[in-house]
Amino acid sequence: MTTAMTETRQGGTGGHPAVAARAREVVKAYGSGETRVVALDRVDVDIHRGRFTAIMGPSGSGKSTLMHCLAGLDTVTSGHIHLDDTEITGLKDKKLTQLRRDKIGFIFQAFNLLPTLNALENITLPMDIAGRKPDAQWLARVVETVGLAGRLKHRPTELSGGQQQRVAVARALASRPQIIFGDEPTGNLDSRAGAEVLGFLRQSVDELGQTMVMVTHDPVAASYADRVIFLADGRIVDEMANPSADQVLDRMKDFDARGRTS
Ligand SMILES: Nc1ncnc2c1ncn2[C@@H]1O[C@H](COP(=O)(O)OP(=O)(O)OP(=O)(O)O)[C@@H](O)[C@H]1O
Repeated sequence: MTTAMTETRQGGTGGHPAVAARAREVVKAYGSGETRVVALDRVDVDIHRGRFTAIMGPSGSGKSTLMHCLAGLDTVTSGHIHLDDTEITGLKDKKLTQLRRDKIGFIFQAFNLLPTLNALENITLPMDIAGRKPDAQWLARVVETVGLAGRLKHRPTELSGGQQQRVAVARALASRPQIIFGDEPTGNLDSRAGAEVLGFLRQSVDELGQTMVMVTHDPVAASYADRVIFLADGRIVDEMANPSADQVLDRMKDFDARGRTS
């Protein structure tokens, strides 16, 4: 069994550990027989509420699979995933879709903005679809935090890549989801724009109390996180608190030098 369950902070009420998402004994296998690939091999992990967690590891180690399983975008072969108090493994499609819509935010490498809508319309689109009214005060704060106040009327083509990703970050934050998952959210950006977006993700954790989980290949991106979880061959093999980019880089070089053992 591989484990990344460190001491969690206690929540404000009832002494519950501040865990936003929890995986227990999660196995994800693709295919069968000789072509069977075990992408996740009995993974246990607690994602801490109000913290920024990065998931790293060599290519093919299971990072995206773990994120997709935690976010209910993919089913598990066995094991259990809880988001907050809700076990999502075994939920019917409709319930799962509803839960994803109401409780989870996503930021992908491709910004996925609609070209015909302006920045503000893109930000509020998921809530419009869900028939929910945005909280005006919160929305103003989010827009302010990601530095888009002067750009709300612009369409995506009138924005830089960094600004487009800031719109995607604001869109994920706007509905105050319990947790936001990012899959290489700065993968398409140059280092300056990437640093800006990572700064906003960091700020949204520090100032808005957001819970953030990010898959990344980039040690500099991981250094913005409070904690890095390292995967190798579908197992959690290490973790690091308050990492520096150099520490993460050294750990990644270790994978290359010593093979994929902890
Ligand atoms: N749909 C699928 N069908 C079969 N095998 C899959 C599928 N998705 C992922 N895999 C396999 O599962 C393993 C983990 O894949 P995953 O994409 O989670 O890795 P990763 O760490 O995110 O990789 P990368 O850094 O290259 O994106 C790999 O061996 C991959 O080939």
